[in-house]
Amino acid sequence: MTTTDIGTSLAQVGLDEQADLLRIATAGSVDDGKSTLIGRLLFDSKAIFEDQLASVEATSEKRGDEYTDLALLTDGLRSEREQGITIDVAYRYFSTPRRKFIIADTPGHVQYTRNMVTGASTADVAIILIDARKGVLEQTRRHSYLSSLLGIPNLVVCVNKMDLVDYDEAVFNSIRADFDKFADNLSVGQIDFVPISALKGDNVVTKVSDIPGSADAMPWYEGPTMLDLLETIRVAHSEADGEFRFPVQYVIRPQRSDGLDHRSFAGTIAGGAVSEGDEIVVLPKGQRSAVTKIWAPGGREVATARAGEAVTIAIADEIDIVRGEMLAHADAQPKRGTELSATVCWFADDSELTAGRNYLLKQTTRDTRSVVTSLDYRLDVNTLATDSAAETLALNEIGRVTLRTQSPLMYDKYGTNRATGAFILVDEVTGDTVAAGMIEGAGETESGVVWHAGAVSSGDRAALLGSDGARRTIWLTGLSGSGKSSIATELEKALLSAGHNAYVLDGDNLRHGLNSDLGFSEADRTENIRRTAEVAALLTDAGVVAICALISPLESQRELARQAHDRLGVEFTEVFVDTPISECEKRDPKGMYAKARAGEIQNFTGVSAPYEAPQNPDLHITPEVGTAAEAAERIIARLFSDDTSTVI
Ligand SMILES: Nc1ncnc2c1ncn2[C@@H]1O[C@H](COP(=O)(O)OS(=O)(=O)O)[C@@H](OP(=O)(O)O)[C@H]1O
Ligand SMILES: Nc1ncnc2c1ncn2[C@@H]1O[C@H](COP(=O)(O)OP(=O)(O)O)[C@@H](O)[C@H]1O
Repeated sequence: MTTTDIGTSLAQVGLDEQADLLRIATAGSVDDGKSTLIGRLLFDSKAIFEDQLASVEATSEKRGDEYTDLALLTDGLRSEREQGITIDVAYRYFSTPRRKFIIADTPGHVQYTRNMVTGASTADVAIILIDARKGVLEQTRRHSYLSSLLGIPNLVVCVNKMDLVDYDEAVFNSIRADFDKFADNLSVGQIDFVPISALKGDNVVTKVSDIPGSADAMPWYEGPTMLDLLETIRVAHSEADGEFRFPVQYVIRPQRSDGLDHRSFAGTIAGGAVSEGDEIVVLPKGQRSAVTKIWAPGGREVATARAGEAVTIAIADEIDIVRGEMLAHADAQPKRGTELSATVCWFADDSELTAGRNYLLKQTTRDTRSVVTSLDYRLDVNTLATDSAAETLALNEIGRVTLRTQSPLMYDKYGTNRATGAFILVDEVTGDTVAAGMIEGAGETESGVVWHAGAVSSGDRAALLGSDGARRTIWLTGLSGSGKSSIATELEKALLSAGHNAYVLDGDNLRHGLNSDLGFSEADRTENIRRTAEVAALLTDAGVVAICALISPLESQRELARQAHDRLGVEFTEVFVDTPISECEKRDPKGMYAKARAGEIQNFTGVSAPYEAPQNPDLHITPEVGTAAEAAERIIARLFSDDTSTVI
């Protein structure tokens, strides 16, 4: 069942999804009485529908049970009854006058860890169930570790079946002490303990002192019932309290009477809040604007909207924004990058995670190709021990990996924001979801792959080779036919004549070798640009002026190229060859525009694929510049002078 389904179901039972809603994950083994506990919660809080109760009571009478077997209310899946285990994630929702609840009844068995990761990943509270006769088991630790790993802020530890240990306070205290021993490794906000009997209802909804037959059973416990706790727990929604994050789900382009399309952007706020007038930044482009309008579902205009709300946002400037991009407050942006360190749980039962494999990565509304560059360790969720020798992750196993993505992600650490800090990996061939991941941070600093400084530092090399402004990459971007290659050639000639070692990296040429495996999809172009930028940065660091001539159509791709240079501490000069498409089509030396117009070439930049003109290039070559040689001459003159103007 998806979140949307839950939302629909809530509406069916008159629950407003956005009201004070507490998401609960129940984890515990089949025998701990989990299903009975949920049945008791639903039954005692009067959330059971009459028809369901009648059939359950009839079944219990038929079996001669002393108490109605409330587990039957929640073991809805036939196979649960047959196997006596919870196989999938069953969602139950109920409300009391004080709060609304969704319970994700997640599996207890280790072979269904992936279901727990799925069902519990948005929970506010995890109910950890312990059979008073058995005490803390390995699965108790596993459920608690997983709840902590999933960032669930609150744990309610229910010591169940107290009636079977004569409500012995010493048993309860011993179990609590055992739990506290390993709880130090948990990163949860609050842990509460409640002694209960789900079968008899003691302390679930009704205080044990108010239950006939148990009234004086636990005089030593004066704490709240489980329901009291669930109704009053203050959930630290890190997302709601965090920074504004708005992954764009889709772009709305209503035609106005003036024929202009004033776009607005729809999605669900993944963090923080946004108000009309807020200054925002469009990521990863980096362009800024301001929020002009916010509409709630149904078209109601609102001044402010918060995490979890589905809204449509309009901004002041006409910026080309597409699905998968993100709006954030300009002064509180998410991290951006292509190297991630993440904890993943492997879901596939017919394959294993191995380093070097490519996967489609889906994070918020963004999809990008990715590769697992290393499996850093496998985690034992029963003990939290790590195995750094592990080379694979099999079904339900959890480990720490380093990933590289083709397009930059805008993310937060999972512990900061479970929406922007989470992703799934999808098999590119089958389309199956093979893993769920939680971002821990930027990869290069945590993946164990460290940069080995050479014998000569970059600065020393500059001194040795002389760095009179030439040690930089000159990155020429522009439409096909704009003149990039011609200018690059002239630049190389002029720099070499002036005694500077220079080398052209031309997109066309590199596609015959280094990038021969790449096409012209956005992901492939991003990879093309990433690889070329990494090579250019190394060349420049070695003292060669790298002159790159690639269309590099998107701001985010050019940002990726700049980041590769920033990381090495070498100069990156973005030169926008601003030749209008009309002129490029007139030139059309390879006849590609004509073919693109005729539909013989797909995804052709400027015709059937976007080109985002640089907003703030370091140098802007206008059409008036004249020949390629003149352009090259002016670029060099500008780079070797103190003149900081950008237009040439
Ligand atoms: N679909 C499509 N779109 C754009 N260009 C195409 C395409 N198919 C082939 N070509 C030829 O490939 C050259 C662009 O390669 P680049 O590596 O510079 O492009 S990119 O930076 O990866 O977008 C470009 O060469 P230049 O004209 O020198 O720019 C094109 O002639
Ligand atoms: N400044 C210019 N004025 C007129 N034509 C030019 C100029 N620069 C390049 N050209 C011509 O335009 C065509 C495309 O140039 P090229 O450098 O290959 O562009 P790109 O590398 O951007 O595709 C070539 O035929 C080239 O001779």
